[in-house]
Amino acid sequence: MDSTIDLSDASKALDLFNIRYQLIRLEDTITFHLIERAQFPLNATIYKAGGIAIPNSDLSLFDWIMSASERLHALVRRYESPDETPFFPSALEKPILQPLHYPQILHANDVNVNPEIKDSYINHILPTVCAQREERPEQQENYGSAATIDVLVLQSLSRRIHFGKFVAESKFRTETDRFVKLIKAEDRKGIDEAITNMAVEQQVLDRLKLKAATYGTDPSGGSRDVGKIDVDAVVNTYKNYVIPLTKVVEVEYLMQRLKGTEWE
Ligand SMILES: O=C(O)C(=O)C[C@]1(C(=O)O)C=C[C@@H](O)C=C1
Repeated sequence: MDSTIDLSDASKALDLFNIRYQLIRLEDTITFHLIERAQFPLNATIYKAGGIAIPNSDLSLFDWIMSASERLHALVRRYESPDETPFFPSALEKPILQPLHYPQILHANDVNVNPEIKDSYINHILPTVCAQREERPEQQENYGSAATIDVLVLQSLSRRIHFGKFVAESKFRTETDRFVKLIKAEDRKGIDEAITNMAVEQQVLDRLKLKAATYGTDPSGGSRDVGKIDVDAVVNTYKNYVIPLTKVVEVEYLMQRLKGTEWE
C-alpha cells in the first residue's frame, strides 16, 4: 500500500499541506492504474452477476475478486487503518495480526461512498477510458487481467476520495465556529461552499492533464506512439467523479462531526 501520510501523528495528518501532498501522489497511482486498465477492452461481462460461471458463487467476476482481495487484506489489518474503506464490509475477517493503536484523528463516522464510486467507475469512467478499444470485441483471455487491475484502480480511487475525511477534519479545526453553525443548520449547500476551493480544483485538473499526457507517452518516442491513455478521459474522471465525490465525503463527514461532542 502506498501510504506516506503519518497517521500516528495527528498534527501532521491534519496539516492541509500534507494531505494535499498525499492527494497529489495518489494522482500518479490512479493515472498509472488507469493506463494499465486501458490496455484491455471494456469486457462488460466481468461486471455482470452470473456473466461468468464461478463455482459456489453468483457474484460477478469483478465482485468476486474484489471481495476475496478485501478478505485477504483484512487479515493483515488493511481495514483497521482510518484511510482505508472496504467495498465489501461483510466479507472482512478478523486480522491475524495484533491491532495497531492509531491515535483518534478522525471523528467517529460511517461515511462510505464506495457503492457510488463503483457505479461511476463501471458505468461512466471505464467506458471513456477504454473507448479506444471499445470496437474491439471482448477478450475472454483478459477477463482476469482486467478485473485484477480494476481492483487496484478502485482501491486507489476509494482511498483518494475518502481522504476527504481528513481534509474536512482539518478545515473543521481551522474554522470551527463557521462549520458548527452550518452543521447545526444542516446546511449541506453552505458546507459544500465552505469546503470548496475552485483555484485548487483547477490546479488538480491542470496537473492531471500534464501527468496523463506525460505518463501515457513513451519517453523514447516513436512514430507509432499514440498515447497509452485518453488524456481527456482521465481529466474528466476527476472533474466529474473524483472531486465531486471527495466533496460528498467531506460534507457527509462534517454532518456527523458534532455527534457526541460539546456542540451537539
Ligand atoms: O484540497 C482541498 O481543499 C479539498 O477539499 C480537495 C478538493 C479535491 O477533491 O481535490 C475538493 C474540494 C476543493 O474545492 C478542492 C480540492
